[in-house]
Amino acid sequence: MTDVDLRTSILRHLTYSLGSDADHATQHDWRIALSLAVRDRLIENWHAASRATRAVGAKRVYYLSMEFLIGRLLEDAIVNLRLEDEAQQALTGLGLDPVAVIQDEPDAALGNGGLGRLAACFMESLSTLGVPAFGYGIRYEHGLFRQSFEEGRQIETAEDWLTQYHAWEFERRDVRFKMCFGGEVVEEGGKPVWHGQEAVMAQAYDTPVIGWRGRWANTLRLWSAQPLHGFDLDRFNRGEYAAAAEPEALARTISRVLYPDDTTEQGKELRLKQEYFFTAASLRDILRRFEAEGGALTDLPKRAAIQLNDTHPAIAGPELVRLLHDEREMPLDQAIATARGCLSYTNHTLMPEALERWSEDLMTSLLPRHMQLIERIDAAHAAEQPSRSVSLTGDGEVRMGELAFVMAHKVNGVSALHTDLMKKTVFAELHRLHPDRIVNETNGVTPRRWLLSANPRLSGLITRTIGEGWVDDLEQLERLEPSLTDPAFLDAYAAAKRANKADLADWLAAEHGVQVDPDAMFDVQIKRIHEYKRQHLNILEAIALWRDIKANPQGNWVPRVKIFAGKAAPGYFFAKEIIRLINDVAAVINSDPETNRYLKVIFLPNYNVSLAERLIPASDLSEQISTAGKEASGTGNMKFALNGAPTIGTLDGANVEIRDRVGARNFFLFGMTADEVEARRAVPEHAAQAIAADPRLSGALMEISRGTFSRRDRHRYRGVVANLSGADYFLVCSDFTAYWDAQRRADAAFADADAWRRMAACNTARSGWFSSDRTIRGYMADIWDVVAVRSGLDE
Ligand SMILES: CCc1ccc([C@H](C)CC(=O)N[C@@H]2O[C@H](CO)[C@@H](O)[C@H](O)[C@H]2O)cc1
Repeated sequence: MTDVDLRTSILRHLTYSLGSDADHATQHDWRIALSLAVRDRLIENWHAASRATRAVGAKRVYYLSMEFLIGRLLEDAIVNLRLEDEAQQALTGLGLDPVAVIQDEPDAALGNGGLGRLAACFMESLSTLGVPAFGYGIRYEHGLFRQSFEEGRQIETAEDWLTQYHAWEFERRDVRFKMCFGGEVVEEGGKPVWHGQEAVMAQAYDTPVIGWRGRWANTLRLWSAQPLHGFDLDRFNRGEYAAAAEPEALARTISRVLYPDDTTEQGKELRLKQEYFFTAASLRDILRRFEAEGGALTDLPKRAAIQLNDTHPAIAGPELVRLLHDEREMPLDQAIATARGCLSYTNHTLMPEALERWSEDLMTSLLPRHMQLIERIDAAHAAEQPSRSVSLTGDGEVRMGELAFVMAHKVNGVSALHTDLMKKTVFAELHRLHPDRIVNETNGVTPRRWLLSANPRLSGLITRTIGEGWVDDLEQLERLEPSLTDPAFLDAYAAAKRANKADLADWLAAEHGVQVDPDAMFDVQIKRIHEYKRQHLNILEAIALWRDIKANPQGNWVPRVKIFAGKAAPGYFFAKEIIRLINDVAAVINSDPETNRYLKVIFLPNYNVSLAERLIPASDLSEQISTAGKEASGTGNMKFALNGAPTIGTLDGANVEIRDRVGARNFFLFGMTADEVEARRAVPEHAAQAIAADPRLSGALMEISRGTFSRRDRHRYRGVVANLSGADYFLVCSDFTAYWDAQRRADAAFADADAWRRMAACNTARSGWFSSDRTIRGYMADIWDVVAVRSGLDE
């Protein structure tokens, strides 16, 4: 550890690292100086961790993911290094506003949603548990687009986090690999040899991932695409300025931007190039490290557990076989077995349109040797399974889910229901052939970021009540159980929530000019916009509630603020219509003097990790209302429960396990189960039937149709209304009445402050199992067969 106090360290970096002086320093300068000062305090443990790993020859986890939705890093490091008080004093002592300094940092938005954020939570838990691990991904120049609204419509603009100095990464000039694409495979000396036609350099950038108490730190290694050859001076001198810069521009395209789709694969060549680029560079790096540390190649599975975060890195199967068989002469069947011994695959969605299928033509033109190896792997699998009816290819496509499954020794789902559905649907045949391969690892979230850091008021109360052990042993929260009948504790619990809500109300007024009553129920739905997540069911209920309040303004209505946030994939037209509808409804309802003291609707722009950290601690009701069978797990649902926001939700994904643990009385359940959904979908006119049976639903739809929210433009939402009253694939109408009734139950519960605070506190006390530490311990035991290592610096 450095020997000077944080204040001195900050001033030193301001002067000597930034060349700035205290009198003229900008907030940005101070934030960077603080970041460097904090960074100094984790480097040694970072190095000690990799030294300790090498010393004991420990098996490492390699987490391959196209996305890491990290958010901000400075506050996470300060909290994990327990420097909050020292940082607070240093900054206030220097006349700075600590909150403003922290918020100066842009989010690292290198992900779309659940999958990317899970990867970030997992990396933090791996470090907290002291498990040697590398995260591998892409250093996108532009993360997930910035969202703004124009007349209620989503507008996307490029995100540019790297236009400013990034204090948390180190360029590793010595870690670069040449990656090839295209070309052909020729027989040389009786062996197939791939000659790539196009090549780029993969350059590594390392970010330390610190764990709780700073005892251990792992590495997130992100690859940046760079040209093989630098600037073309000859061309420049010939005045061909653009052409001179072209090779660089072309190479950098591969790591230029994150694809903003989170459920529909676009089949774009550049996307496959991105997937191969980072996967192949990561496998080269893994083999380089293994061979540097020595050992027989067939022992690689004893030293490397390679996790594929969905099918996006599934090309790892054929690529590892190529590296072992083509480049290291391992017999093909042995290479396949050795690769399978290392690889395991997590499935995060059952949505057919999200399951990647690359055209064989594209695969053959971009990765000709891999297409050959995929056929060899398919043939080898066929040989093992005479009765099989599964093929890795078909209709001219390569099925990446099947490829990942066949090349993995373990495959997991992300909630009990999802894993069960995987066995019954998308992987039914493969499950029959390999009955022990699928396991469940229900998702989790890191309590450091999502409770300790995001909700200091509640964390302080918990620590004062049961001590601090909960931070890295979250199931200790159940020790709060006795306090659930202690009025003093419940008062303090409710006071913490009320203060968080007051802060949010102030921020909403200051940043968005919206006035809300902090005593109203804050009813929050924040996640990507998608039909299966049913944000349109939520806004339909809001319209019906508004109509009821207008019909009976003297009724004893429970004041409610409905808060929405979330991005739609730019090409997802229907999702964008939902966003526009919610904004249009908000405009009318919020300016309605008869009702706006009882109901407000707010759609906050540019949802990201930092906004989630601001909203979740100030939420009362957690909206988890997806069509049952569609949400693989959800992780926001866990964050809300931990922060004392009971769930209104369906029996979908991890909602099922949340309800089991917090108790049915502390969960507002509604709607069809996954089986009932299948049955209902088969009923002709199921939507029309539901509409006819519920006047509130038909009334709400009629309100939209007659243009109430679109300045009398009756056509604006004709598509939305037609879909809902027609196909309604996600059964919004059929679940509406049950949803309405559940919302009224929530109103009744919220009106009874004592009952509500006990329900909220129950959710916190009984959600400890949803820590990503518990999830990682599951992967360690069921899939990776790895153990934690002590760095010796952590005593
Ligand atoms: C090819 C385009 C694409 C990109 C991302 C994805 C992800 C798998 C979508 C995703 O984020 N899935 C979410 O993963 C979370 C973590 O396991 C789950 O909690 C969510 O239920 C699931 O929707 C699918 C398709």
